[in-house]
Amino acid sequence: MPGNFFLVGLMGAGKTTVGRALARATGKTFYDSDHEIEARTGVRIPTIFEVEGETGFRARECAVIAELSTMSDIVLATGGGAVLNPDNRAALRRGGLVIYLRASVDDLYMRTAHDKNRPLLQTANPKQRLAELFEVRDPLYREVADLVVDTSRQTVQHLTHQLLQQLEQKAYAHRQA
Ligand SMILES: Nc1ncnc2c1ncn2[C@@H]1O[C@H](COP(=O)(O)OP(=O)(O)OP(=O)(O)O)[C@@H](O)[C@H]1O
Ligand SMILES: O=C(O)C1=C[C@@H](O)[C@@H](O)[C@H](O)C1
Ligand SMILES: [Mg+2]
Repeated sequence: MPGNFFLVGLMGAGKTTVGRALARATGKTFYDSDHEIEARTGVRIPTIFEVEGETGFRARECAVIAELSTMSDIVLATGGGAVLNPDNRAALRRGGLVIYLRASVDDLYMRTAHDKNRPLLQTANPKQRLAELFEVRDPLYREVADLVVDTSRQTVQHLTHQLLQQLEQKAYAHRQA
């Protein structure tokens, strides 16, 4: 299958995990905008938030997405907040097929509860925060997505298999059109 696949969704949706598996299965190169920012700055994301604030992090994220979205034959796991910026949404829509990995707030909470590397969830009530983020962002993920995949109660292996089938169907329909 030619082209780029861009994964969007909230923290814990599985963008990094499923993205890696999808890249392996399709032979595409895997990128993760969060990892790219960490590699370029040499520090972890919480440190960027501490030193430059969320605004500084978002500027770095925008630059990385502008660059990666013009590459060829990649799978890109985007940061959970990338869709907040209209320039990022336009770049993703322009550069490839966008897949929204959707999960319930309960599942997102379970998958992120053990991890201290997400500054926006370092609050007294991270589940409430996830619910608020879901409210604001779900419409944006839907706006930008070509494909919406429900990840609740599904293994990474099953999700990858299902995604591959749907992507092949889409590619086939496109060839027939
Ligand atoms: N479908 C799934 N079922 C169960 N656990 C999952 C599933 N998808 C991901 N996970 C687990 O949830 C955790 C978070 O996944 P991952 O880091 O891939 O999310 P993410 O969408 O990249 O989040 P972020 O936006 O914060 O980078 C990981 O421990 C991963 O193994
Ligand atoms: O949802 C968000 O806004 C974020 C998600 C992570 O992927 C990181 O990009 C960062 O922690 C911010
Ligand atoms: Mg990730």
